[in-house]
Amino acid sequence: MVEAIQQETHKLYTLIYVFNNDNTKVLLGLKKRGFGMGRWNGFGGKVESGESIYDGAIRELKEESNLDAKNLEKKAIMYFKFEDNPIIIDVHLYTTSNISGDPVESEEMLPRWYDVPDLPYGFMWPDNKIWHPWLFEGKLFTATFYFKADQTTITGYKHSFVSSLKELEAAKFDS
Ligand SMILES: COc1nc(N)nc2c1ncn2[C@H]1C[C@H](O)[C@@H](COP(=O)(O)OP(=O)(O)OP(=O)(O)O)O1
Repeated sequence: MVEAIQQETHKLYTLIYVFNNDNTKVLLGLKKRGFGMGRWNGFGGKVESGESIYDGAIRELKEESNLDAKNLEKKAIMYFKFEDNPIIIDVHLYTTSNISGDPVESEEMLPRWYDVPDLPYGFMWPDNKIWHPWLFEGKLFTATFYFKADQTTITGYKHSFVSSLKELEAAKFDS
C-alpha cells in the first residue's frame, strides 16, 4: 500500500554517461527541446511501461545519439524534487565505455565529447557539479536534490554512499 502511493508520485528516468576507454572524456548532449532544453547532460529519458530501467537506458541512448551500448554499470539513483511539483523525478544513472558506432545529432540532443576537467557547468543542471566528483571518484551513491520552481536554484540536498548495487537498489523510494 505504501509502495503503491509512492509509485504514484515518482517518475522513472534514466541517464547514461558514456566515457572513452581511459575515462578522460565524457560524451554529453545539448538538450534541444523540452525539459532541460539548453543544458548539457548525459543521455536518457523516461522509462516506458513494461520496460526495464536498464533497457530504457539503452533505448534512450540509441534514440538520442544513435549509439549502441553494452555493459552499463549502475552508479547512482538520484531524486529531484521541485517545490511546486508533487512528482519526484527518479533518475537511474549508468556509465559505460562499451559503445559501437559514432554519436550522431538527433532531434533531441546534440552530442559532443568533453574532457572531464573541462565540463560546461554553466550550461548544465546545477546538481551535476555536486555529484560529478562522486561519480568520477568511482563511488556508488544515492542523493536527493531540492529545487525551487525556477529549475535553477538548489535549496538543499542529501546524499549517501553505498558499497554495493544491492544497497543502491534498496534505496528506492527515498522521499
Ligand atoms: C532536475 O535535475 C536534473 N538533473 C540532471 N542532471 N538530470 C536530470 C534532471 N532531471 C531530469 N534529468 C535527466 C533525466 C533524463 O535523462 C533527462 C530528461 O528526460 P526527458 O524529459 O527528455 O525524457 P524523454 O523521455 O527523452 O522525453 P520526450 O518525451 O521529450 O522524448 O534529464
